[in-house]
Amino acid sequence: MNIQMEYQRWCKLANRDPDLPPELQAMANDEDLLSDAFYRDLAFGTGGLRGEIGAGTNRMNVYTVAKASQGVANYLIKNFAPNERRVAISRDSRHKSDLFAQVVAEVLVANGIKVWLYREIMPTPCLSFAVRQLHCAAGIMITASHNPAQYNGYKVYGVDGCQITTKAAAIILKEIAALDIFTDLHYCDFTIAVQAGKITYISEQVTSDFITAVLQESPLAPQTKIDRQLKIVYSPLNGTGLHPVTTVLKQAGFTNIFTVPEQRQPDGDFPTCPLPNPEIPATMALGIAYARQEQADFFFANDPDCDRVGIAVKNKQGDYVLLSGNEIGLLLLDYICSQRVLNSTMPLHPEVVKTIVTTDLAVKIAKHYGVQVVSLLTGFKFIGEEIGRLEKLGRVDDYLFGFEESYGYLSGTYVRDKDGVNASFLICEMFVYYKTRGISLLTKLAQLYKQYGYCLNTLHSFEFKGQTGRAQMTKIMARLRQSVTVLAGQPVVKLWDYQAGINGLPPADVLKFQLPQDSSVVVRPSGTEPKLKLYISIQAADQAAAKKMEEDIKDYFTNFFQKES
Ligand SMILES: O=P(O)(O)OC[C@H]1O[C@H](O)[C@H](O)[C@@H](O)[C@@H]1O
Repeated sequence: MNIQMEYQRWCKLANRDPDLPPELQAMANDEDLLSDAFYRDLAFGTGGLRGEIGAGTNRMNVYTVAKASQGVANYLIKNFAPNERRVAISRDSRHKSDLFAQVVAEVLVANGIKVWLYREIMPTPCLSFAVRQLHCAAGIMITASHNPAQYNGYKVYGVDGCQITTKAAAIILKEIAALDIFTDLHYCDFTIAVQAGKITYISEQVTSDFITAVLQESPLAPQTKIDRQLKIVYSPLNGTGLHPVTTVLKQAGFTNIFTVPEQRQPDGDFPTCPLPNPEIPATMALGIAYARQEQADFFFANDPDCDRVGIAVKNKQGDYVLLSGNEIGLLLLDYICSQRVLNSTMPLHPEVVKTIVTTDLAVKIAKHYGVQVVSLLTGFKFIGEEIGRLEKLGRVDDYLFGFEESYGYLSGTYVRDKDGVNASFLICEMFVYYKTRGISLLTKLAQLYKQYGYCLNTLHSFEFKGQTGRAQMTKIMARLRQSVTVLAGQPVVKLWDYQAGINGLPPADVLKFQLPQDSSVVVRPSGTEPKLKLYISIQAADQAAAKKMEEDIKDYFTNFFQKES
């Protein structure tokens, strides 16, 4: 693409959003900015399209959103009969989410596609639910999930309510790539389309059916004694979680939920935290301060589109400890399995699904309960796809639980993506279940480590922004493939290169360095952010030994990345 020519075309034609012309003007004398905004089209990554909001082909704006929607429309026209062409749309609280959702609807309707739109902002899992409930051919969610405030994104769901996976994404991407962003897109008038019944608002009934489905996920026997009056502090981090999460908890009988006031209402600036990601300690700080003030032992938060959950638990010294996504997943896995065994509700051939970068300690816990573990590539869409596979085999009830280290969990099959509402409910229930028995979640975790062996799992991210950053990441991955045989004094027992397609998985740019004693290191470029991700998993005699080895390995890679970039 000729960057200057494309830029000039945008200056002449991009006027559908009044914010665009001044943004284009501002980059006229900034070569780096201009090149980054125009050097490529936004790519479909782990979570669909994701990018900074702004003018340009490599940004999220009304044109890139409309172009993606025209591509989706063309795909639907080729693959579905006219009466099957229905699409559900939702969005989170981010800047321009409302506008982008409207543009998606305008383009789809102009292509003869019926649109179901949530009237209010709604979590990603609710979109997955609506696709299934309303028998749609696809779903579109406007969100950049947990990314910083300047980002937005576009997730595409298939007829099964699962995010489209590699094959469908490639077909849709081809449709999108074939389009000219100004001349090939069709639009209609939003208000007229609503009046004509071509855009219909999704009814309250769909949301209440979702709530009912979530509530059915409790693995507890009805007579189990638990104290639902225990105080819990909650934050939707200025996103979509408030209504569904508090409604579920209220209907489940929880009476003492305190919501962080500053983070209650939707706000695309996410003004109280650096970025709205419950993985980040600074993001959890305000909620923890309220937990301390309110004398609550437990705090949890969702990300803006409410598909993730992070938690903090008070320890014996009165400090609040943040648990990792792996730790929360292990606790939930053990909780669900133990309750299912206790209540004789364990399916005949139970299956747990995780990703290859999620802790292998799950395998040991699952084995204890006779549960099979399936490990897939990063992205909850692959877990959703696995549920679909089980469904086709008539085994959908064998799906017990799916989780990722990146704070995503799902215990049911009523949606096909990670569900922060479902996870919030189960985590709160698990917290009060143990607390009622005098056990804190930290004690429970320590018990699991004692029983199955200690395992330290950490994740480190290294930012590589823009065009240069992408090239640096490619170079680093190539160098890693060639040169690493010893890691911080540890011999690499085996190098798994997922680019070759291991264990029947689709090829992926992922390297796993197998170290002695079941320890391992995985390196991969993120599919959602301009980052290289380093996952370290150390099984050692004790915490101190694991920590030391983890630090050495982290230092090794930090130096390697610096040297090679
Ligand atoms: O590591 P990344 O490619 O950035 O993906 C990190 C996470 O991003 C999103 O939240 C996806 O829904 C997850 O399934 C994925 O694990």
